[in-house]
Amino acid sequence: KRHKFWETQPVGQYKDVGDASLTEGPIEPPTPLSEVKQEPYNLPSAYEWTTCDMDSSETCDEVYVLLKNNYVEDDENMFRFNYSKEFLRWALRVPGYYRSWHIGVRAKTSKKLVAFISGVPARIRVNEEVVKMAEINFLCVHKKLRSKRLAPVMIKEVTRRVHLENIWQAAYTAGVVLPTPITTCQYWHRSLNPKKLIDVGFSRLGARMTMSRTIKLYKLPDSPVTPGFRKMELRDVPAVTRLLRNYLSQFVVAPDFDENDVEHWLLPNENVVDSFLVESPGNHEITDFCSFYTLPSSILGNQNYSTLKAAYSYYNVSTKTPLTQLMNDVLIVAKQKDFDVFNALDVMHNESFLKELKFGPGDGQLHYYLYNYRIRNALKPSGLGLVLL
Ligand SMILES: COc1cccc(CC(=N)NC(=O)c2cccnc2OC2CCNCC2)c1
Repeated sequence: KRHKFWETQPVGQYKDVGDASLTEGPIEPPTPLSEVKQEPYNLPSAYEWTTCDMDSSETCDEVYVLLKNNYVEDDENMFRFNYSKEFLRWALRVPGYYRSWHIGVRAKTSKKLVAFISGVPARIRVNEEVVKMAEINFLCVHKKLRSKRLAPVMIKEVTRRVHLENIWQAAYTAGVVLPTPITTCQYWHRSLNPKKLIDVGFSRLGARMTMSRTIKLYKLPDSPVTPGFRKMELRDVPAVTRLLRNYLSQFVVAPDFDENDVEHWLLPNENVVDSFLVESPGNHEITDFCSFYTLPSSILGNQNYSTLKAAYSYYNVSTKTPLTQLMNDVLIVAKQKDFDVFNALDVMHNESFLKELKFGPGDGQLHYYLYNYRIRNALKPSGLGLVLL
């Protein structure tokens, strides 16, 4: 499929794949700040740019409602992501964020928010290079304004505003194939509430399986089995940062988290992110860590249920407890917290526990992209240490 817009951008092009002469690093050099376009790109005349101040509960609510009604759906249009307001505030007001990167589009007459795109700053390591990047997310155009070519101009506008802050690279994911993924991940689901998942059509009853047999298959203990397994607390930030930095150093692409980042991204935040660790009962050493974020989905067109409560695997580190046992404890806690399903990508070492813990493969793929940065060797999902929201 031709990518009219993406063929004009500094991203890996299909023709470059396998060209050993191309080195790893930026595709284009930075532009002198004086040469960066100072004024916003032009929108169709009926629309205007707006900066979404997520501190404002009113604006945060507008972004929430736009995404709730118009953001990503699964391939069969049965579910739509329903990020909560507190999740959006967490995802957008990150250490060192720029409010100008929270970009909305309003209809001039009604002032209705009809589109959104966001960027947040992140330090991402690619092999040995730590690169300042923008993580781009939540690109959403109202269903009624699709194919008005708004997305390309919104991508150019967020790129312009990122350039104004002297940042020249970005990271993003998509369910669609664009030029050119750095890797392509499979997603997997572990049923926690199989009856509801089958009722809403997320899962199907297995062949020769009864409902009661299925419920029994996915049953979990009432509480975690690992001694010293507990919720993360503020006092654990230094130790978790050390543990996580060391663990992530083995992957080709991974965030370069410092204590400030760990405090924001991994400290428990109710209904947003949950994190646990294993503290050795003897010497109080923190040997393992696990976390998941909360991303419900609206269930489109089901009489009995309106929301699918889903947990998404985030960052997990095992140095003493076997990863499979650690992740089983995470499933136990997620079930305790009434999640219906636990989702994971086949990134990092996740593949080692997926089958044993009864995850089933999802019906789609998630592609990861870098903007204006070429990676020398193709990456397997197991080489990726970056989880985006
Ligand atoms: C169950 O409700 C859904 C509602 C909308 C889309 C999908 C399928 C899908 N596209 N899933 C994922 O992208 C996915 C599956 C497993 C883990 N992380 C994921 O995506 C994350 C990361 C990228 N941004 C969205 C959330 C499912």
